[in-house]
Amino acid sequence: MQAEKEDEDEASPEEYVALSDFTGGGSDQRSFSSGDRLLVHSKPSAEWWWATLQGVPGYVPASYLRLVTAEEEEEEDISLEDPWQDEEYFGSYGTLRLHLEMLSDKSRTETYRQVILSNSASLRNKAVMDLGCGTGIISLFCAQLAQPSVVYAVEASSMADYTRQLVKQNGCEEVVTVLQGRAEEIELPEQVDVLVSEWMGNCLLFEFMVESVLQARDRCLRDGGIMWPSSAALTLVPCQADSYYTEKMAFWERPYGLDFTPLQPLAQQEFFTKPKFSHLIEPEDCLTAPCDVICLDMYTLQVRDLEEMKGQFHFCVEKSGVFHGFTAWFTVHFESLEEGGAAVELNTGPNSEPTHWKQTLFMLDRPVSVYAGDSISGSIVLHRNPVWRRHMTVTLQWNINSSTEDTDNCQANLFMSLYT
Ligand SMILES: NC(=[NH2+])NCCC[C@H]1O[C@@H](n2cnc3c(N)ncnc32)[C@H](O)[C@@H]1O
Repeated sequence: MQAEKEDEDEASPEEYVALSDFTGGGSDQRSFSSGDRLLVHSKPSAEWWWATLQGVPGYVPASYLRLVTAEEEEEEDISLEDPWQDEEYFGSYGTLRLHLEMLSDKSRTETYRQVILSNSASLRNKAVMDLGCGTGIISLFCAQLAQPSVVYAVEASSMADYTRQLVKQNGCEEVVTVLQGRAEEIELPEQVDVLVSEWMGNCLLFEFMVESVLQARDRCLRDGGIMWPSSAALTLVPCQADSYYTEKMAFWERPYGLDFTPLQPLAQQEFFTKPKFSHLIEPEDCLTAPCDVICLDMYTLQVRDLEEMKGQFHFCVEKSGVFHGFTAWFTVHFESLEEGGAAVELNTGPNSEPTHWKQTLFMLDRPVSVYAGDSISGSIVLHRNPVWRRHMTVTLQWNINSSTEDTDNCQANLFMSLYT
């Protein structure tokens, strides 16, 4: 949600340099080009700052900017850290915490097991690549439940050393070959028939591991080979989030009999200007039927498509309630290796078994009452961060067309731009 412009603070503005182009989405945003020098006057939120470029003011995304240090002033050389933050990223996967979380997610892990099991006959003598194998669980399922000719288990983090031990420990070293390295750089001895990976992040795309999968598809998958998942969809629904709203906003009304409401603008900034990951929405919180707003075909999707993905939506309010925000989740499908065979689905939405991804909640600045018969229509744009390549901005714009209000078209042109 756009941070409200605050009074210019007295401190003199700081000079920042733009690390990439930015095209403003809302009228109060300031576009700029890579290398531009901006003066930052205030920082109303961590994500959006108030700045001027050549004297023209507007909101700018903080993550696109870097403070100009005295040395850089001289060197005129703005060096970029690793835009993929790989050290931190693969470092986190070198420990057990995340692998334990993923392996403990029965819905996720059993789905991949089901995919292997239901395709075991067709996997006979096939070459498989398990991209980002982690502890190797999918590769071990392949070796245990089917008879592929080989499984190349590719893992960039230091976990690969342990994965080799697990493969040996479970008597699968004849079939499974663990290769440590980034999938984009690994040279496989042969093209594979099946590329399987568990690459999905929050809001489907966060981490952008999907880019690695697409590059591996183009380098390592033979023509006619199978992608697992074969397709993916991001789903959205307008929802109530009363307990979260109460916890973060209503709380300030009467804590211990005192009036703390002057803190509510701060609460809105701090809690409602970025998505809430690992939110668990109840089916009854949905105000309308959900809608798949972005659909990805893993055979045709191109890396360049990931820069900006757009979706439209039109929700019909089925029951009156309070519209606190939007909730997003994803579904992936695994097509059968057999002609006409049934696909396997992993749905991370509120009507399925909860997963470690749970759902993602985007809160409005302030809740809006909606009534049966109203409609909420608009668009969502996932804009990949041009600097930090594992991050994206989610921009939601919508109108509420109310059938009950006296004005036949109460517009609430709202704009929410949130960084994941
Ligand atoms: N579903 C997710 N969001 N993350 C779950 C899979 C992540 C696993 O893939 C590994 N991994 C991620 N990217 C790569 C890559 N390009 N090459 C090799 N391993 C990778 C990473 O080290 C971790 O073990």
